[in-house]
Amino acid sequence: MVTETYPSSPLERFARLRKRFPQMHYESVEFEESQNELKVQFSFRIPPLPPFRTLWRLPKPPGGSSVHHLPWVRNFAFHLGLVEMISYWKGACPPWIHVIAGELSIAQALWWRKLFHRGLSEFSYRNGLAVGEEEWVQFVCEKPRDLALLPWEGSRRSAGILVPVGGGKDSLVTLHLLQSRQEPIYLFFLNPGKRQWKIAEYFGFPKERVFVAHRTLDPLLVELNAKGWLNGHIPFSAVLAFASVWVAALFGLSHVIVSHEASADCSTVPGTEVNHQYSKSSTFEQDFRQYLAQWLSPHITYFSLLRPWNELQITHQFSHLPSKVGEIFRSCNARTPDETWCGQCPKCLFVHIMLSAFLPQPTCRAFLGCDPLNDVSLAKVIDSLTLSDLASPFECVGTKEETRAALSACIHRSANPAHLPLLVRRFAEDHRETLFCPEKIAVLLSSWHPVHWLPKDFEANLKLRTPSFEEALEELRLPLNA
Ligand SMILES: CC(=O)N[C@H]1[C@@H](OP(=O)(O)OP(=O)(O)OC[C@H]2O[C@@H](n3ccc(=O)[nH]c3=O)[C@H](O)[C@@H]2O)O[C@H](CO)[C@@H](O)[C@@H]1O[C@H](C)C(=O)N[C@@H](C)C(=O)N[C@@H](CCC(=O)O)C(=O)O
Ligand SMILES: Nc1ncnc2c1ncn2[C@@H]1O[C@H](COP(=O)(O)OP(=O)(O)OP(=O)(O)O)[C@@H](O)[C@H]1O
Repeated sequence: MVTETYPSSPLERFARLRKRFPQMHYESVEFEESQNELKVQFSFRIPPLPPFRTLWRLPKPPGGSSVHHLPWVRNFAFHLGLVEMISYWKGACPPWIHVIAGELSIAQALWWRKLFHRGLSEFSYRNGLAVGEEEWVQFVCEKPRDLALLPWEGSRRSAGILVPVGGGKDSLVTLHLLQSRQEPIYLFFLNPGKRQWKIAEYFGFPKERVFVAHRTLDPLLVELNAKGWLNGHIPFSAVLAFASVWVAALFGLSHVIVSHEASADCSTVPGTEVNHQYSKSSTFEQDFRQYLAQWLSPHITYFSLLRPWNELQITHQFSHLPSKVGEIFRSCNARTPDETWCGQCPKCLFVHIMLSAFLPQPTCRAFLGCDPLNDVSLAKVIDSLTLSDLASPFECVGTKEETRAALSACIHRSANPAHLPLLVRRFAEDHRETLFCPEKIAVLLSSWHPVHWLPKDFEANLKLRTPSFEEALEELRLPLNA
C-alpha cells in the first residue's frame, strides 16, 4: 500500500506520482446478470498497487434473455469503463494507459486523449498543472483496431426517448417541453435521491418508465486522496453520456435528450479554455455524437434540447411551470441532510438570482428553503458570478452577462427598491454601470444560439416556446410584487 508522504505543492506531487506510477492498465470488464439487472465490474490497475474496482448496476428489459455475451453490449460496457477510468487516473496521472480490456483504433485513442485533457481542465488549473494534450496521456492498445463501424444490433428499436434527470431546473424544463411529444418518454437516474423520485411522480412516470443505474466508486480512491494523491473535478456529464446511451440501447430507444444550455460553452477562467462544464459544452456534444455514431451505435442520437437557450431563458421557462415544480427541484450539489439546498454555495446563490428575475422574493425563498441573496457572507461570490475579469465559481452557473441581466431584471421589476434583497441592493450601489436596460435583457430572453443538434421537429417546437423580443419586453415591464 502507499505509505509515502507527498510534497505539498500539487505540481511537485504530479511530477513525483507520474514518475513513481508511469502506467495505468484498463484490465477487465466482468459481468454478472440476473433477470432484470446487469452488474458490471471494471478493473483498473496502477502497478504495483492492487486494482481499483468500480461497480455499475444497470437495468435491462424484464424477462429478457441474457445479453452480456452480445458484442454490442460488451462494446458499450468497455466504453463506460474508459470514461470511469478518469476518476482513478487523475489520482496519479500516469503518462501511459494500457488498454487490455478491449480495443481502440488510433482515432479513438486520440478522442479519449482529448476528453482526458479537456475534461480535466479544471483539475489541471486548480492543481497548477500546465501540461499540453500530447504530454498529458498516451493510450496504448495491444491490438489496435481499424473497425469503421460496430453496428448495434439491439433486440428491438422504438422511437422512445430517454431523459437523464438530475433534479435541477434544467432537466425539469426539458421534461416539460417534451410532454407534448408522441414518442414514449423514459427517465434515467444515476444513483438517485428522493427528489428524482418526486419528479417522476409529479410528471406521472410509472416505475416501468424510470431506468435506474447505480455506481459505486472504489473506496481505495478516497483512501489515496487522503494520502496526498491528486484530486479534483471530473467531467461528470461524460460519464452520464456513456451510461445513458448504453441504457437507451439496452431498451431499444432511439434518442437520449440531455439538458445542457448554450452558456455551458463559456470558460470558467476568463481568457483560458478552463471550463468546469466541459462535458456539457457544445464541443463535447459534437465529439460525443460523432463517437457514438461511429463507434457505438448509429441508431441512437444524443442531443441537448436546451442548447439553443441560455440560462436566463431556461429559468424564464421554469418560472412559468406550476409552483409544485418549484417545491421539488434542487440545483444545489452539496451533500445536505434531507437533500435541502445548502444556501451557502455559488449554485444556490446563482439560482436565487436567476429566479429573482421572474418570481417574487417570497416565492424564491419558499422554493429554496433559504435566502442566499440576503447572506452578506456571499458578497464575494456575487462578484465572481458577475464581474467579467474574475474567475467564475467552479459550478454549473451561467455567464456573467446572464447573471447581471437577472439582477437587472430583479431591480427593474421591484415594486419597492427598499425591499430588494441585501446583495441585490449592494450590487446596484457598487456596480450600477454594469446593469442592463430592459431592452438588453429582452434581447437575451429572445435569443437563439445557432450551434445545436436538434432534429427539425424538436427545433420547431423549441422556437415556438422562445419569446419574441416584444413579448419578453412586455413581461419585463410587469412589476414583481414583493
Ligand atoms: C456531489 C459533488 O458535487 N461531488 C463533487 C465533490 O466531491 P466530494 O468530495 O464532495 O464528494 P463525493 O462526490 O462523494 O466524492 C468522493 C471522492 O470521490 C471522487 N470522485 C467522485 C465522483 C466521481 O465521479 N469521481 C471521483 O473521482 C471525488 O474527487 C471525491 O474526492 O468534489 C469533487 C472534486 O471537485 C467532484 O469531482 C465531485 O463531483 C462529482 C463527480 C459529481 O457527481 N458531481 C456532479 C454533481 C457535478 O459536479 N455535476 C456538474 C456537471 C458538469 C460536469 O459534467 O462536469 C455540476 O453540476 O457542476
Ligand atoms: N444523477 C443523475 N442522473 C441522471 N442524470 C443526471 C444526474 N445528474 C445530472 N444529470 C443530468 O446531467 C445534466 C446536467 O445536470 P445539472 O445538475 O447541471 O442540471 P440540472 O440538474 O438539469 O439543472 P440545474 O442547472 O438547475 O442544476 C442534466 O441533463 C441532468 O438531468
